[in-house]
Amino acid sequence: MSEFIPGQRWISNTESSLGLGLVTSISNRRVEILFPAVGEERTYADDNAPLSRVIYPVGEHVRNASGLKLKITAFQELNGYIVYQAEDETGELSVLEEKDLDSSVHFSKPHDRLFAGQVDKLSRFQLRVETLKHQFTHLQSESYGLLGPRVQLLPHQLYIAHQVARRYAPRVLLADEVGLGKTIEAGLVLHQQLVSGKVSRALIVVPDSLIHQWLIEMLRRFNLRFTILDELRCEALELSDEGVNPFETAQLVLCNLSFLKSSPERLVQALDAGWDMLVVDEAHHLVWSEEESSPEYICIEALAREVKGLLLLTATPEQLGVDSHFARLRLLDPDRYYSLAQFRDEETGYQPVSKLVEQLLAEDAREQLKDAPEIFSQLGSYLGEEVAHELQQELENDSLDQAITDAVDSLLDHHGTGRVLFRNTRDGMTGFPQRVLHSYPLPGPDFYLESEQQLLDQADLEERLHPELILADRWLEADPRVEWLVDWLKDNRDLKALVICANAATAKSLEEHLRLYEGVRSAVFHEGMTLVNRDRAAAYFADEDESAQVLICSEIGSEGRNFQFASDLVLFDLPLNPDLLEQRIGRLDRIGQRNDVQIHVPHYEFSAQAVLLDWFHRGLNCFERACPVGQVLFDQFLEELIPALFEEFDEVHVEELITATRKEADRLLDELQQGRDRLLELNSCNPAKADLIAESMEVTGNSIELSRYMEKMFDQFGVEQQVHGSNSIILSPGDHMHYDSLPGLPAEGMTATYSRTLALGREDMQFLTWEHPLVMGTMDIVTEGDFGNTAVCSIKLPPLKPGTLLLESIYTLHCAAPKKIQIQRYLPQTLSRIVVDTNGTDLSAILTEAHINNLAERVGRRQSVEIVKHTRSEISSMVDRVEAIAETQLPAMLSEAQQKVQTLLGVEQDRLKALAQVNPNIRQEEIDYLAQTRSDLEQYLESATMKLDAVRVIIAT
Ligand SMILES: Nc1ncnc2c1ncn2[C@@H]1O[C@H](COP(=O)(O)OP(=O)(O)OP(=O)(O)O)[C@@H](O)[C@H]1O
Repeated sequence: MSEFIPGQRWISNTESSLGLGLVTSISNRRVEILFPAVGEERTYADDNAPLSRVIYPVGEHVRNASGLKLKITAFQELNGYIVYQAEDETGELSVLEEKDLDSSVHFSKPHDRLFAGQVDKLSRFQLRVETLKHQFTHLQSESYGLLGPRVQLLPHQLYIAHQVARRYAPRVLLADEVGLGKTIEAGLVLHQQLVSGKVSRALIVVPDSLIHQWLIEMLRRFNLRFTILDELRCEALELSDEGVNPFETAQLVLCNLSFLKSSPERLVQALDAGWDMLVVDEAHHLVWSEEESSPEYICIEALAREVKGLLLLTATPEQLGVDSHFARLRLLDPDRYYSLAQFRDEETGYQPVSKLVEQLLAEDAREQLKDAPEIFSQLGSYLGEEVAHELQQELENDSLDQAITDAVDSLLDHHGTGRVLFRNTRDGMTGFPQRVLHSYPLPGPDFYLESEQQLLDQADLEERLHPELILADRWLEADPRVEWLVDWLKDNRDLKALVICANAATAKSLEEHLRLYEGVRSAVFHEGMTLVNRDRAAAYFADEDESAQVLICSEIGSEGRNFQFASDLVLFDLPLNPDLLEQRIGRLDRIGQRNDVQIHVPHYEFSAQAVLLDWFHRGLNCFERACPVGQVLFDQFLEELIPALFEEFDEVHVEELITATRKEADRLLDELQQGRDRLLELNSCNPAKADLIAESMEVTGNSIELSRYMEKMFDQFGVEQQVHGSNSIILSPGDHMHYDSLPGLPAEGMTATYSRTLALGREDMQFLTWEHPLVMGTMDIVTEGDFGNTAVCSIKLPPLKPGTLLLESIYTLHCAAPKKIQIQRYLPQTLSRIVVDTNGTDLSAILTEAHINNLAERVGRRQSVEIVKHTRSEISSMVDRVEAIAETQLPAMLSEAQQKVQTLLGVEQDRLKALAQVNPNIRQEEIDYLAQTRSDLEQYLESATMKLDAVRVIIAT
């Protein structure tokens, strides 16, 4: 290393962003360097400072401290200090001392860095190239944006996420049956849209009781950190920053619907905050009729008009009738769903399409098609004569199966409802546990039946279904369900039970009784409690060690919450509405439930509860299976059901009602299966495609490849890595970290795993995937900065004479475009590698990357700098040569990119246009967006250039 002299200019090898350093003092074997461009100072030991001397050669263009552009014409060294002679643009000569050079230079081009003596380690160069390749593969993969979440790869969810996430500003209703993972589906879509830059601001609106569950689910599973806004938090924000719109203080906001609904000013602020995506959970609360909209509906309708992307979640889309179902679809696309009457008509029109699809999917489709040629004419009426004719041509060919699959896809596309509505049911899936009903008829309290008979006679429906209301203060002693529950809990101490009853007061006093008088470990969960206390109760119930045996919930606990770690559900009373019953059962019958769900219903014999239980069980069969037509049957039979709940137990009447209900249920289920629901089911998950997506995720998500790669990255970045368990590691910032902090790596370190299986069970561990912030962040540091973009190595390769100089260059197709347009998806191959010798001969094909990597030997830093210094002019001409070669590659690469745009977008655009003619679910906005994106992409591509990303000087020995 040269000696330091005050005034000399040096550059840091590890922190080149500091710009040009100026030696300010040397004392006690230490050198002080000021970096004027950033106003920072560094002190180094003078014998091993990570610095390179900067001396500009004649001909170089520089700037002086006042920014004047000058060209070096000569220089002189005075005791180690350089004085340049320079010429300005008018040709006037002046003296430029090196201390007066512009300090804000940044040697961004790899060869500039190389000439400034900044030679990186060989391993860094290799890692840079590897990183570019990984980034490229990941960006182009089908599963981009879906890999990172800590979720099981469940085909029905992946399919929906894949279908929806690729769209521009998706607006859909996610209506899977209770507990099949709508939250997860919404999270997957959101995560994909955020990662790809299509969305940067999102608002989630949920019922009060689900705020924390969403907060935690988004953080633990998706690494998405939401900010909860409520009145208190908004006021605090406004206090600290007057005039601020609290909704603009965070990118990801979670709030509850009642908060927005009850405050017009807050709603206005939310409307003004410019969201890209709105997610509304439990959307069946948004009640609407042609005559009147509920305040909740009005609130979400206003937001839905403002925000481009909209995900509505409900397990029971038709709980409040067809009108309300229509109302939610109307939120998604008001132009499409403008007439309720027309919507009703459409609903009946799905049957013939569904029948046709069924025939095509039948195992003996070939025979059916041969025997019933009218199928072709039907197909022709839906998809056009040409398609029908083509299928007919295939009848004798092996390719018939594929042609049928294509025809079914087109039918679903053209005439299904799937673009806006997704619904998966348990019936369409395997592996779900059974639900088993245990009914406990109990003799009613004596005075309830006899001495105070008039109490019962006067009781309204509410009281009949919740007899504790009739018993009033005496209920805990008198109600046989209480005694039954106490006994059951005592007999089954090793079981956890979730008890649901309708009223908060009942839940409260029942829990108090169990805890204080019966010594049962219990917790309560009702709407009168604060959110924190509700979460605390749920956590006490969930705890593996010191936990409550029983959690008593009012109806509020029956929505959205996850209690699948328990398998016993006690329905202390029954809700009148079968969809509410399904919500209750869905707390346990959810993904993740490992055992059969045991549903216990204690009730008074010969009472309204007994009749309702019987009607639900034998009429609707909705305890042991989810009943998709429950709501319709409820509407249809309500008028007969209510008197049956009032009359003295009239067995004949009840039996008739149950028989009629059963008959109608069978008919409706059959109809649904042949009509819209069958189409919906097919639309909501195409198992073959879903499996392909899952497979692609297995391949791109390869954890062995990632862990090997990250091991090298951690090494280079100075992150310490210790083995923790067989599949987990502890990562912590090391003493020699090259950056003060790395994204996604907390100062105190973290435990992490690459294994999805382990990550699912151990939420305390970070799940490292190609989409984890630490992985993506460090990759960005590498590719966006100059990490490893220069190297010098030697190789021994007999045909090459010792001393032969080669230059290996890495080019990327560079195209500046906004992230959301995802231009990388269309670029053909982002890496081009060109190797030349000093004669300019292109040796890229002979000296492959693997070849050089195998033979490459490290050259020490000092020697590397010397080599570069002495061969600067040869390297310069080789750089000119590779630039010229790269230039010739540009047109072919561009045309490949343009072709890809045409294939991916052009085809999709044509498809949507054709679809829009027959399927009104296609929004014009989507077609316009595709056209706009396509023309934007073509325009950006025109300005694409080949960018020299890294160079490696190779010297033969
Ligand atoms: N892919 C998955 N991997 C791991 N856990 C999952 C997955 N999908 C769903 N779960 C778990 O299953 C449970 C049900 O999922 P979720 O809450 O998303 O269902 P839902 O359809 O929204 O239910 P509800 O209708 O009750 O609102 C949750 O505990 C969730 O964490």
